[in-house]
Amino acid sequence: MTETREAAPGSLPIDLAIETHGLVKRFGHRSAVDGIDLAVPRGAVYGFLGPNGSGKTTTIRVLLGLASANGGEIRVLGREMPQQLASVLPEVGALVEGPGFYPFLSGAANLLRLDSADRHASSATRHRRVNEALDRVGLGHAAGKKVRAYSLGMKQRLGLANAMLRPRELLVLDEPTNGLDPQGTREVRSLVRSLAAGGTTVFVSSHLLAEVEQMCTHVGVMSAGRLVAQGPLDELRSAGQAHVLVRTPDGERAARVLARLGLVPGEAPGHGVIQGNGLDGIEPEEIVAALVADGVRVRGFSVENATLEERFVSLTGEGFDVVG
Ligand SMILES: Nc1ncnc2c1ncn2[C@@H]1O[C@H](COP(=O)(O)OP(=O)(O)OP(=O)(O)O)[C@@H](O)[C@H]1O
Repeated sequence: MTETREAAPGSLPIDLAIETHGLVKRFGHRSAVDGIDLAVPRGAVYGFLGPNGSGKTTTIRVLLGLASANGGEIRVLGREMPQQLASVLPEVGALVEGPGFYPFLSGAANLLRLDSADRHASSATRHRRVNEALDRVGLGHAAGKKVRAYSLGMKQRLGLANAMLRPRELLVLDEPTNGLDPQGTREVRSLVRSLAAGGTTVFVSSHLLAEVEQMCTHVGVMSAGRLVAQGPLDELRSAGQAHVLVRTPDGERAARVLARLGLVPGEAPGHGVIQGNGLDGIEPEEIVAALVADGVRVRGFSVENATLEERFVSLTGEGFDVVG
């Protein structure tokens, strides 16, 4: 399942906040990003999911103009990148590798400095916006504390607050929950959801499947520099191949019937249970009828959908960290 700019006939084209075609980034002879076509609809919370080293950070750096691409096209908020970088960046808030904070200044003083370096930011509202951003990320109590006394999680939140100093069309967050404790992680997730509810498109990378499931509407799955799946999370969930489980004392005979119907034997999940994968186009009742017709004593029969995790493992050939 992939999503392209072409919508169904008769419907409007999908309005994309980020769009790439054949994006390539090489380091030496190695492609860290190998020809990816991203399509991030406006208003989505798009989870950019992939194991460590799959190319997420490199893609984000190229999208934001922090590194140059070796090939392909990029449009951010409808404008060509990097040509339109100067007009696009003021509308994009980013958290990538944490901005360089001054350790001997307080969190609030750091944000005031960064905001005053932004020529699009209003100085009249600066103090109010800094305080609001600190409150939103749960750092209001530590606003006056020096950053050198901040924990890693607090620095991460300060980076988020910096990305949110002004209303943005698009937020790009690279692993925003890295270094946060479970409470901080929950807060960031709910913050992302509330930003999206306010109309901001959020592009957020993660190596945690559960995290993406909890906060995202869309997902793109990276594996070794390639985008192996992309689209609404619900579609990806339902695209997993279903399998059947047959509980029977006549295992060999049941396996023969399933094979005859074109199902592929799976690893038996328990004694007396036969698994058949690849249910495409075969109705469950046909399978039961065929089993019974061949004299298989069917004591239990069920159709199981692949979990999202199984789907990802089959797409990437790798396991994912399931919980954060
Ligand atoms: N500056 C660089 N020079 C050489 N190789 C690099 C550079 N930056 C990244 N790479 C390589 O590119 C590949 C993709 O790295 P990248 O950091 O984009 O992955 P990632 O999915 O963001 O993983 P992580 O979550 O660990 O950062 C890796 O093999 C990495 O070693």
